[in-house]
Amino acid sequence: MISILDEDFSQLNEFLHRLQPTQLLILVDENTHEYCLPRLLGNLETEIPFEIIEIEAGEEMKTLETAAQLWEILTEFETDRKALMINLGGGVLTDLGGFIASTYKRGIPFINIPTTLLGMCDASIGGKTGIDHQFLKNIIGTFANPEQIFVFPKFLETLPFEELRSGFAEMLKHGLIIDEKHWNDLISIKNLTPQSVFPFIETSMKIKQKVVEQDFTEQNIRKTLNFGHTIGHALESLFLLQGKPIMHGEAVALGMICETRISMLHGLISEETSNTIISHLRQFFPDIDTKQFSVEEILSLMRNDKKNSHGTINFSLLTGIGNSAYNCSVDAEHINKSLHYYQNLP
Ligand SMILES: NC(=O)c1ccc[n+]([C@@H]2O[C@H](COP(=O)([O-])OP(=O)(O)OC[C@H]3O[C@@H](n4cnc5c(N)ncnc54)[C@H](O)[C@@H]3O)[C@@H](O)[C@H]2O)c1
Ligand SMILES: O=C(O)C(=O)C[C@@H](O)[C@H](O)[C@H](O)COP(=O)(O)O
Ligand SMILES: [Zn+2]
Repeated sequence: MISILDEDFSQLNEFLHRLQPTQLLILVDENTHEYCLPRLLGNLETEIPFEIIEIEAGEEMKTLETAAQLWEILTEFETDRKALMINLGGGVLTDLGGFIASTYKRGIPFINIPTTLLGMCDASIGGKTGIDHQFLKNIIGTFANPEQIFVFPKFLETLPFEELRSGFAEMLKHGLIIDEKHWNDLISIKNLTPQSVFPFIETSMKIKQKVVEQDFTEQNIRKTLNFGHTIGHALESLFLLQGKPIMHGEAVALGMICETRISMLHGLISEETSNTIISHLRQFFPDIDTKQFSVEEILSLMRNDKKNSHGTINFSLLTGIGNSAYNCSVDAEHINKSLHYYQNLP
């Protein structure tokens, strides 16, 4: 269940009162500790003992090393199965925290309180938890739903613009794959701010929730939520490997441009539609220099994409604005062409 709330923490307090966990484990990163935790603690009305666990911020923390440290901390706290983990942060935090909670003692309950736009519209919903390994994105993980998701859009007030834009990429993706009106609403935004995006958060959350309800373990339609991610994840991994991470949403925007072009190369959309989509995406997202990576390097990461089967690289592609298909096998030539196209955009 998802609740979108203003400054009203009563639903969260009532939830804690009902659940009566033995202990609260509040997972934060350095930024959500500073910007979000005071608001949460200032509004919590509970006698339940709590511990605050802080990690450094960033994708580099979504690793087995951090996971091992967190499992160790829980054993030091003698955390039992009736404790509740509260993930207060963006997608890195909720992916990692959900993974820890779903594996520690074979699973303890957790809730997500997303504090980034990306977290609110995407990462906190749908139960994909995980960590990166050998620079492969989310390669180890579980499907595990939080008990509840509490969304306080006011947390966006302290979010840097680039992070807001990163979350906006996933919202645009929701429009492109499923809902033309949502796409049109989003591209009409002239000045991206928490206020301008606020009216559209709920639609994005609902789109994601509806897809996930139909296909929790990603056997079919959920794959459409991965549009932009086959190429996006490969490049995100390569930048991470270089020690120069790019934001997930930036990588997805780049991936969506290439994969829109592939949709056209496959005859699924017209060149005109492809150009329209790409020019809107480029209006929001600056181009990223990918010339430093060889196609072979990119392809080798894509060969580990979770949507693949029987040795083929499977993409989710667009069949129109607001329509998509999954399990589209794409060969190296088309992937290469799309990357070349991106690298040579005027
Ligand atoms: N599980 C899923 O379904 C899913 C969906 C999309 C993305 N993801 C994952 O989510 C991650 C990206 O998430 P993200 O973009 O939220 O990154 P993030 O969690 O790293 O947050 C981005 C930055 O914003 C800071 N921050 C968070 N809230 C803040 C606030 N209110 N004010 C100021 N600073 C704040 C963080 O400390 C961090 O530095 C990636 O690892 C991606 O793979 C998962
Ligand atoms: O929830 C999903 O399903 C998605 O694909 C949403 C994506 O935005 C998200 O980045 C997800 O973590 C990607 O999953 P992965 O299975 O490709 O690692
Ligand atoms: Zn994503």
